[in-house]
Amino acid sequence: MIPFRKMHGLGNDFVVLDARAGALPVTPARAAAIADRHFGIGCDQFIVMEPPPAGADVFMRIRNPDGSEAGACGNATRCIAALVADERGADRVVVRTIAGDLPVERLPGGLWRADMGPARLGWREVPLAREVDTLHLPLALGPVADPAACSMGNPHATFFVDDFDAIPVTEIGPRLEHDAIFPDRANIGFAQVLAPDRMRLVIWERGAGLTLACGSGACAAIVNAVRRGLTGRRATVTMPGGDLVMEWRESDGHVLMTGPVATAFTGTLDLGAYGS
Ligand SMILES: N[C@@H](CCC[C@H](N)C(=O)O)C(=O)O
Repeated sequence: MIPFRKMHGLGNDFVVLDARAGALPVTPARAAAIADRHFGIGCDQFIVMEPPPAGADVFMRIRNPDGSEAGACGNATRCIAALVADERGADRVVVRTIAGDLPVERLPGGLWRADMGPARLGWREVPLAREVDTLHLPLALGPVADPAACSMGNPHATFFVDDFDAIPVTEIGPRLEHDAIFPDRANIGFAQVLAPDRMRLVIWERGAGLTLACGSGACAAIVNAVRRGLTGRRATVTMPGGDLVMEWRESDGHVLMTGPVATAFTGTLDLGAYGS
């Protein structure tokens, strides 16, 4: 039996395994089976903590419920950073993912601020299937059109809409995620700007579907909103699970994300019960 921890950031929930002391036989199929909400524990992402490479405090591997691996997960970054920082009595740790190093610091009030790194704006970086302006993708479906795209270590497209509540997210989200313009698929955000420092956002996540919050999606939304001249560089992003305070820093183009972390419960699981 292997101990696990169920954590979440604004309801974006994770099963977390600790493989720092020794490798665990976690296959994409097992991760998917454990993430299943009916036949497994259930989660939006399956996270494995691996031994810290030089220059970082932990390596975080991220899998979606469909078994695919992701380069970024903003909400899990805060959760894993908080776990490691609490273990060490530290206020600042560096989380490494396959996409890079993410420094995270403890703030008062149970909040954590993650430096999610630079937004990548080139069409090859997103990636897109062909050379197009990432600020205006030639993509439309139903009531939405003309998204902006960027990468936060994972691919995002943000549609800006006037009537947030009229968007049939679960109907158009999967079709947009799989559009041919996204060779690696994409996380699809629908944002309504309410003020220069405030927006609502809902995300259809690649490999996971509709989630209550998506940290990297909030990063992409502020970046794309600023590029479109819709908000200032600091804004509160309200998602169904709650708020993240976002900043796209002018000095270096890094995106800073501030929000809470939570542990829902801990338990043990039998990996062998979830296939091979
Ligand atoms: N929930 C995450 C993003 C998780 C990965 C995403 N579904 C992908 O495949 O890129 C977040 O908080 O950023």
